[in-house]
Amino acid sequence: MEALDYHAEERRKAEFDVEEMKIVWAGSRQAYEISDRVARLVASDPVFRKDNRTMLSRKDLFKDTLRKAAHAWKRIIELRLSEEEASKLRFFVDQPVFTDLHWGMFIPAIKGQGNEEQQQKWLPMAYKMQIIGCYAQTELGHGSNVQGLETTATFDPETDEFVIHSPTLTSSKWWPGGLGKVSTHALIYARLITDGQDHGVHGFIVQLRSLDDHLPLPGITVGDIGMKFGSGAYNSMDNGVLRFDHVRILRDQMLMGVSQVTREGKFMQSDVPRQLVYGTMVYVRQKIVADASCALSRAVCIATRYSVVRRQFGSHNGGPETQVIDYKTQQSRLFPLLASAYAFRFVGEWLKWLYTDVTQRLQASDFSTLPEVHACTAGLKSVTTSATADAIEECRKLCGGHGYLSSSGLPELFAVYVPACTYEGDNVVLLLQVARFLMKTVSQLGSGKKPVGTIAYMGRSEHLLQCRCEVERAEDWLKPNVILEAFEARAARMSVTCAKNLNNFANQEEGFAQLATDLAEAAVAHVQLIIVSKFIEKLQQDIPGKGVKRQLEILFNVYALSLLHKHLGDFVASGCITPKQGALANEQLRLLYSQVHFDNPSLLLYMVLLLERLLQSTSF
Ligand SMILES: CCCCCCCCCC/C=C\C/C=C/C(=O)SCCNC(=O)CCNC(=O)[C@H](O)C(C)(C)COP(=O)(O)OP(=O)(O)OC[C@H]1O[C@@H](n2cnc3c(N)ncnc32)[C@H](O)[C@@H]1OP(=O)(O)O
Ligand SMILES: Cc1cc2nc3c(=O)[nH]c(=O)nc-3n(C[C@H](O)[C@H](O)[C@H](O)COP(=O)(O)OP(=O)(O)OC[C@H]3O[C@@H](n4cnc5c(N)ncnc54)[C@H](O)[C@@H]3O)c2cc1C
Repeated sequence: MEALDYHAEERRKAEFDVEEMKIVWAGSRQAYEISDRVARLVASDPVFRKDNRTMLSRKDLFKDTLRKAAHAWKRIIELRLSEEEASKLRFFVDQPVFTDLHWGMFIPAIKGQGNEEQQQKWLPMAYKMQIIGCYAQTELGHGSNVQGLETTATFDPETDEFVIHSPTLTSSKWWPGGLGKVSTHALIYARLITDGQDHGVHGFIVQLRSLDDHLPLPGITVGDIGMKFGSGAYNSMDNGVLRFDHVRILRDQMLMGVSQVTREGKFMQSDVPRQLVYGTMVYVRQKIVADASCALSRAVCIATRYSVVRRQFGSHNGGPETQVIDYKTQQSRLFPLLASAYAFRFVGEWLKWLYTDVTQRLQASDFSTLPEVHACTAGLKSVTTSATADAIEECRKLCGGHGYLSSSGLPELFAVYVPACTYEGDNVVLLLQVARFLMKTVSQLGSGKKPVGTIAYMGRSEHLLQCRCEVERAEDWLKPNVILEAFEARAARMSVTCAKNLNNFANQEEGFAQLATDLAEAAVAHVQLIIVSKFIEKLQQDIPGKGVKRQLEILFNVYALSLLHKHLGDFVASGCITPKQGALANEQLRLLYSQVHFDNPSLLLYMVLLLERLLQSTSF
């Protein structure tokens, strides 16, 4: 059979309305149409070609990136693209670039932490890209420990200026994207010192390079930190190093939305939580969660198409060999990843809503949901990026030897994606933040304070700590309320056990250090519960299209039961389910795999592209 026939055969098996499924994936018909239109725009424009980038030298790759960034900007202006369209353009151009940091961190930081006057002064220039900014927080010595940053911003009352200085080698800013070559300005994080007193880390806008000749300004040492993991990949970004030698900036270049320094040098803390200084990270973590499903879906799409076309073993009487997609082992490795892509998509949509909600609350001086939003963004960023990075590597293996070729797209996807486990907060460090939030919640359970939102289930902990799962047959595992209760019981029990064990230590900090692994696992259980519960909420919505809801229900069950299988130790050890019930879940999972269908509209096109890319990549 030809590739085209396999294609037709698999399409025939798709028992759902593919067009409607695309709309569910995009979030709305309008979002789907925008995505489709922008995808075509990018695919038909030769400037945006990306088939050669793993073969370019770093210098040529960087030039190519600048060309694409300039061209993208030109198209955004010419076509008057909306913010949503421009963001889709970035997604389809698919090459890390300094503008990600300019639009994604520099501007949001000024919006979130600058006062009205500062926003009026800086944002118009930034929107027109008359200045280009980066987000310079991390230093050579400290990334995770933000309170440990060493760069100083000392107020000089005589001149009404701050003196920005890098006192040690380890205080050198290290990593900021866009800093190495492009940025004219940086949002730097430094210790604020007034009258000899240290007020902790705050944000300051500093000009780095001349707007006339782009040379570094006096007192500034700046450069690129060098090649990173993989060919092509993240090397399109100019991650940089930056040192200050007593650089003077005006007092109003300290972002004054959270705290202020007066003309007299008096430090004043507004009545907003100081954690708002970390607000840009919360914003970007939420974006990263939304992006995880995109990266994952790309990998899963490649591996699925390959698995349909690839045949290996099992030929009888000269007939065709078995499609590798039909092997149960291939299905048990691939389908949970497909299901995860949908799960991350839906939780990403919800997180976007949560972020919008907290932004509105903050504007009305309601800070009550901030700790929960921090825990959700940190936890979901950690769990979705770790799972996605692992999944891309699994997809590479699912494609056998071909997955290792650059032309499969998977090596570069992995190399570009994997730092997401580190940037915007190391994933383990972020899980420990979630654990702190959970321990605080458990400690307040008897206080009369009712847990709400994603921790509402803790309010039912009396029931969840002793409930018994009622599954007797494999099909009982198809009931969403049975799955939900098992995940709630596991999360509640793991948190409560950690909280009890913390009491065995002389002080909380020592307990946290010793129990960090258990705490991180409890955090994962809590975050997986959030993802499962948001998938269930999605399924409770009206979902049109023949067979679409049914297919999503199957994917939900695959997602939840494959997690249950993977973490069976947690579920059984905490007494939420019996080993027998665990075995029944696995039996149900096996049955579900044969119900997963997929559409494969451009399989032939894919094969042709693969061949073209193979020819190019071998012409060195
Ligand atoms: C065209 C548009 C494009 C858009 C694209 C966007 C995508 C762009 C992607 C670009 C790719 C890469 C860019 C990468 C950028 C970076 O990496 S920037 C640097 C990121 N760095 C980090 O994430 C550092 C991680 N560390 C931290 O966040 C904190 O230091 C840490 C949370 C670990 C702090 O720990 P502590 O020292 O214990 O905390 P402390 O500072 O004392 O705070 C205590 C208190 O505050 C709570 N807290 C902490 N963080 C937050 C927060 N963000 N929001 C709210 N509350 C927070 C914490 O839980 C404590 O609470 P408690 O109640 O007192 O326990
Ligand atoms: C591609 C890329 C782009 C980046 N872009 C930017 C940018 O634009 N701007 C910017 O400011 N920064 C940027 N960064 C820096 C990034 O934010 C930091 O690297 C990240 O926050 C991790 O900090 P670290 O490097 O200090 O890791 P470390 O904290 O040194 O981590 C090393 C190890 O220690 C562990 N660890 C650390 N603390 C603890 C703890 N308390 N408990 C248990 N384990 C712990 C970690 O889990 C990890 O395994 C970027 C980084 C990368 C890789």
